[in-house]
Order: sequence, then structure tokens, then C-alpha cells
Amino acid sequence: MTVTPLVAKTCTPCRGGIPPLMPDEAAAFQKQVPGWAVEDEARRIERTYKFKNFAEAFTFVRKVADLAEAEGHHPDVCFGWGYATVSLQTKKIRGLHENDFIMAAKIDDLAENLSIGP
Ligand SMILES: C[C@H](O)[C@H](O)[C@H]1CNC2=NC(N)=NC(=O)C2=N1
Repeated sequence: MTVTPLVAKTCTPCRGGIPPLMPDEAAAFQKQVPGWAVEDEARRIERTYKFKNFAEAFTFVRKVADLAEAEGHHPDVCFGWGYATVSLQTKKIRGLHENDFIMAAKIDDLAENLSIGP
């Protein structure tokens, strides 16, 4: 069986009325994005990225925003001088969905391929 890496997938439209991932399912997805931490009893994932200064953090945040618009799945982002903290949850189900892990993988890819960093 071939497994498609998360980074190669596309977010599916978010809908309510489905159960969020169970903690063990979230833990299995998390292994594919080891830089991310599962928080709030598996209702959210979070990662902090470091940058050289405020401008580079903001450049990253803008690229994350473009990616979110393209995928139709939107993280909460908090940023300041030298850092950006990205938090993902599927709001409609107040918990985690595969979409959150797809976005996490794509954001990691974006961060790795930026010619900026700490
Ligand atoms: C119509 C559209 O798919 C929804 O409103 C999307 C937009 N982006 C979203 N992003 C996140 N993180 N959770 C959602 O439930 C969500 N819903």
C-alpha cells in the first residue's frame, strides 16, 4: 500500500457534524510532523518558528496566509520579533481533522524552503 505524504495532499472542505480525531489518531498523524505539539487534549496542534527579525517573521506569516487562502483552511497565527507561533484546529468540529496535519506539513515545507531563518 502506498501512503501519500501529508504535504502532497490537499485540504478537503471543512464541514461540521463529523467527530474530531481521537487522541491516538492525532498522535499517529503527529509522527509525520514531529515539530508540532498536540495540545488541549488533542483539540489543536501548535509550532513556533524562529526568524532573524520582525520583517522575516512577517514575510513567513504572509506566506502562511497565502497558503491558507489557497487551501481554504486557516490557522491562528501570533507573531513578533523573531518568531511566529502557528496554531491549527478545525473550528467547525472544535478539534483536529486530517486537514490540520496537511496544513502543518505544508507550513513546514514552506518554512524549510524560505531563504530566511534564524
Ligand atoms: C467554508 C470554509 O470551508 C470554512 O468556513 C472553513 C474556512 N477555514 C477554516 N479553517 C479552520 N481552521 N477551520 C475551519 O473550520 C475552517 N472552515
